[in-house]
Amino acid sequence: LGVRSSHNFPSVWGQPARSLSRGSSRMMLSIDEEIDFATLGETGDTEPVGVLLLSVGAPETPDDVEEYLYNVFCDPEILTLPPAISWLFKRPLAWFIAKSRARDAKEAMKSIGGVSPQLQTIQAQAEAMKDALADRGIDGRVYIATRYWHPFAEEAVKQIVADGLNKLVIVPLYPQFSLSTSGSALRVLERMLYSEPGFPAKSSVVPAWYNRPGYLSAMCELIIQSMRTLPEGAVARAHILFTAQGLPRKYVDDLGDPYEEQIERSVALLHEALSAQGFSNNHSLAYQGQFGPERLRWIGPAADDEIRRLARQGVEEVVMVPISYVFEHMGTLNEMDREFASLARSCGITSFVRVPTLGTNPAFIGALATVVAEALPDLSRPSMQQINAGNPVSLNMVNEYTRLYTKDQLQLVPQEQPWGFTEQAEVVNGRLAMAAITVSIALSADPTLKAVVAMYRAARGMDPA
Ligand SMILES: C=CC1=C(C)c2cc3[nH]c(cc4nc(cc5[nH]c(cc1n2)c(C)c5CCC(=O)O)C(CCC(=O)O)=C4C)c(C)c3C=C
Ligand SMILES: [Fe+2]
Repeated sequence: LGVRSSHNFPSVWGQPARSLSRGSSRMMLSIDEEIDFATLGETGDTEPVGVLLLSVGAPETPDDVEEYLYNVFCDPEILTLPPAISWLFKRPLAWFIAKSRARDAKEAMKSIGGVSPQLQTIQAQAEAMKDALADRGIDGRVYIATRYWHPFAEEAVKQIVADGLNKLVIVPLYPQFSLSTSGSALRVLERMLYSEPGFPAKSSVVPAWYNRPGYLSAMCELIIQSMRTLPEGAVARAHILFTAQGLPRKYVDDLGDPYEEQIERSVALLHEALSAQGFSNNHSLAYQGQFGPERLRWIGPAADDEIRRLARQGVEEVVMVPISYVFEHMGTLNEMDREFASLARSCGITSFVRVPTLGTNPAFIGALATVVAEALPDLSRPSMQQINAGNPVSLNMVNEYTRLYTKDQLQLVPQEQPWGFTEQAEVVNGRLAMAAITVSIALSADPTLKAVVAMYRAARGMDPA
């Protein structure tokens, strides 16, 4: 990279961010620390670097909703069935849930104007990232992959391979890691690492970046801007309600998903940063987006319950801060701006302000570009492909790889085929249904067939009935 650049983060803390962390702080940087980009990459290396931004994606129009939801519920990270029945029931069940949820989701989408802004924002973020990387002396080629809609990972990786890139940094667009979002998308990419010839030989992932100074200071700036829209006397009284996407508790309890802990750390870091700026308001954390009959078995409290609780306590001004999203989508535009805003009004909360998501905020995009720059030294580690090619590695590396790449994870899972939505799939499903009906009618009516079945069953020692 060979470029020396000092990046000045706006100082929102009087102390290094490191001391704000509750647990391991290996990833944290002091806000006052000067980043020396020359030591981050390989000096003199002008090779282009691929940057792959990951997100779950969104249906673009209401017509896409059913197929999108089908893709969501086909994801084993979202809907997990016992392996013995999964192969038979997974797709019909995903299809059934998608069908039954589609009406509400379509309505929600229509209520925000019939289009999701998500992909457009991510495209703008990718463009801005390219420039921010260039500012850091990195020739970055930025790609987008979304888990449940176009562009799928397969499309992005095909393009990366076609562009002949040798280096790739993967950055999920979720500040906090969850198995259900970043984890699911990374699993798909991991399979492609082994199955896709030409997958960049050197790749690295930044699973979470909620604690990066640039991200935190950009969030602080947005929160403070929103607070200042309140009537002057109300600013100090306002309650800051941090909200994050909800998660069924079993992810945390049974699978060790670090999401809840990272969300709590994010809130602690943001509160510290805001306090350092003179905004030490009362605050709390709640989760949104729960659905299904098991609402109580999600991490909590639920945002709507929290709004009611605040109102009962006499809180009149609420500033709601979405901390798990960096782009507007249905959860912000519909659930927060419509449902929560109207609930707050009906409970007697007089001022309800929702902080916008970061989008292409320059400080935030700069922070993401720094995340990429910091990942570059990791790219010099040997990849699995190099190990497979017989190159020597350190013992430490062996331990790491054997821990991360178990036999189970190497299993290749074919891409889901649509079930029940495309024209072709409808034809296949229709034919299968017709065949099933024909066979059952034939079996109950045709004496020849009945005799054949009886003979077959007798030959196999089965009950002739
Ligand atoms: C059990 C199901 C789900 C879990 C767990 C989950 C976690 C999770 N999701 C996001 C962010 C987004 N999810 C989005 C859509 C979406 N997610 C689920 C289910 C789970 N998500 C469904 C069924 C859907 C479809 C839409 C809906 O019915 O709500 C989206 C896109 C929304 C849009 O723009 O339209 C985002 C973004 C996070 C961060 C997360 C982690 C805990
Ligand atoms: Fe989701």
